[in-house]
Amino acid sequence: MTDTTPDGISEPRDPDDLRRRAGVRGDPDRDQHFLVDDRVLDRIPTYLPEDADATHLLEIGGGTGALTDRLLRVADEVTVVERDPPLATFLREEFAAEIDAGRLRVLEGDALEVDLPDFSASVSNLPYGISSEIAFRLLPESRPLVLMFQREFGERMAADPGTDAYGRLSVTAQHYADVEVVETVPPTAFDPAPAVESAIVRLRPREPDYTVDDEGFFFDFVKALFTQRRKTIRNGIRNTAHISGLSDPDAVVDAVEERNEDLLRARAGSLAPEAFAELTAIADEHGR
Ligand SMILES: C[S@@+](CC[C@H](N)C(=O)[O-])C[C@H]1O[C@@H](n2cnc3c(N)ncnc32)[C@H](O)[C@@H]1O
Repeated sequence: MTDTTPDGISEPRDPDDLRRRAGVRGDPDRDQHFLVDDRVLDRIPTYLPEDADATHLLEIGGGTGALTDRLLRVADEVTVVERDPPLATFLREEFAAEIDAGRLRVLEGDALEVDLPDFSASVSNLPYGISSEIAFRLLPESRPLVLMFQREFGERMAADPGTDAYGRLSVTAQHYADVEVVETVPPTAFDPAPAVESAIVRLRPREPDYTVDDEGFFFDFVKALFTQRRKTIRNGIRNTAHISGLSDPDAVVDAVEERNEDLLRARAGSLAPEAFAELTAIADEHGR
């Protein structure tokens, strides 16, 4: 099924040929936007960090296998998850040789529910309907990730404090990893074309440079404070106890006032993640 150059190196499978052989058009209602731009497909695996372990790559949403083919060229082993039964069947047929060689496994099912293998990194053009859930399923695994998202979502993940895009998503994603948008991709790179631009995002796992004792509370508190992003932290703490779960928000305000009064005058949109961690520690001690 692959073309071979004169020096014997096989060319990557052509995305249009793959779609023709699969006999599918792509259904946007099922999050099916296939990448058809060879240059983008060729670049995606190169965004893995140089020191990334590519022995076992995980791909979420295999589609007709255009990216799967590229991943097999850089990995020892690939596991691809695909929910659509006809597409999973096509992948098994198209890549029968790679499956027989033990280099590819096709997991048919919902990526939010299947048991994921112990992967060394993930490279995926994600189904946008599950971007957030799948990102936060993968991030705690502490593996390098190269993921295609809707552009706005990717930019929010990577945003710095003080910018319009900075919010709860930035703080929670950057809790796990350094996040950067490495390429924006126009709708024309896909067929069918999505309504919006896309972005390829690289996430390098690392420990945060602060500690939180209770991650669940940290995330709830950050979520609560960003519902009032234009209010001062003083008002944010007081107004959002129903979201953060604080039983005594006034005691938290008093304790923050004693330790670091500037924090009370700040607004959520300008606070760095470590400032949220400091607030969380005080809230944990005085207001729960
Ligand atoms: C944006 S397409 C990408 C396809 C292919 N990797 C490419 O780049 O052309 C996303 C793929 O994810 C599949 N998909 C949608 N929801 C899914 C889910 N919950 N779990 C696993 N796969 C899913 C779709 O059927 C589709 O093939």
